Amino acid sequence: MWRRVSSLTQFVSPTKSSSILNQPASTSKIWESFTTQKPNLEKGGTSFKDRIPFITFVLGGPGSGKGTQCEKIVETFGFKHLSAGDLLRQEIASKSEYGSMILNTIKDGRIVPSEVTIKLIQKEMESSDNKKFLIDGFPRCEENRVAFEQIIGAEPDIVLFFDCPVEEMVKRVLNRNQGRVDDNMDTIKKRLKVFEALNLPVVNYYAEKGKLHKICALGTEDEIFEQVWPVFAACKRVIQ
Ligand SMILES: Nc1ncnc2c1ncn2[C@@H]1O[C@H](COP(=O)(O)OP(=O)(O)O)[C@@H](O)[C@H]1O
Ligand SMILES: O=c1ccn([C@@H]2O[C@H](COP(=O)(O)OP(=O)(O)O)[C@@H](O)[C@H]2O)c(=O)[nH]1
Ligand SMILES: [Mg+2]
Repeated sequence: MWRRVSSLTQFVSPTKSSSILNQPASTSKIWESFTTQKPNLEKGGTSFKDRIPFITFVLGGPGSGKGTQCEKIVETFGFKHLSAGDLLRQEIASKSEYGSMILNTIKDGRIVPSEVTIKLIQKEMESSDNKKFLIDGFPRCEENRVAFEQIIGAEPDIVLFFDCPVEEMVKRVLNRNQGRVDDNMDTIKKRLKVFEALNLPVVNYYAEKGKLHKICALGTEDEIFEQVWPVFAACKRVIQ
């Protein structure tokens, strides 16, 4: 039986009052742009909701191997991979209205306001022909989770959690070599604090709902995928 995930090791000092854990309030401007564009879920016909999407949330700390395993899941089971972090980085690159806010938030290891991230995920879901989605790196906090349910009107069918020792996550992130603004020791420490304080409660929420599949994220990529494969192979809606 799944046990609750307790706190991380000594790597993360328990400074829960730290300002990085204070979530940015939704600015009225951002909120306005979302409330004027209501989700396209109630329309009849061929909206993605009519196609009953199969949603998997892929959770785990920074460097735990979420993106790497998502690639293998896509190859084997034909999912559409939506990395929340990649969608946010694309927003920065496209110099969109929220680009500089997103960049500063990522540099600081904090969480981008839910409505911004969910809008990007929603757009990808609605424009995809695929109905099987891997949502990688989201939700990162309870507020993200609740907002997704409210805006998208769906819950995940499966939640994968890549459980990785902190020392291994730090090593992998520092060696990732993708030129990311947040792959440095200072930001990693902040991200680990955010992961423990805000993301682990989401993991525990899904454990209690019986939706969580905990994967030991140590070992080779293939060894880890050996634990992932049976989770999807057992789902009729995935393999049909
Ligand atoms: N099982 C593994 N063993 C060693 N390194 C790995 C493993 N899986 C992924 N990596 C490497 O670790 C880094 C972080 O992996 P990534 O998939 O980007 O993690 P995440 O999306 O959880 O941050 C990448 O450089 C990746 O190549
Ligand atoms: O739903 C999300 C996903 C990502 N991020 C931000 O984007 C960064 C990088 O996320 P990503 O998932 O790419 O990092 P990974 O865990 O894969 O290293 C995070 O630290 C957050 O600052 C966010 O705010 N909301
Ligand atoms: Mg990733």
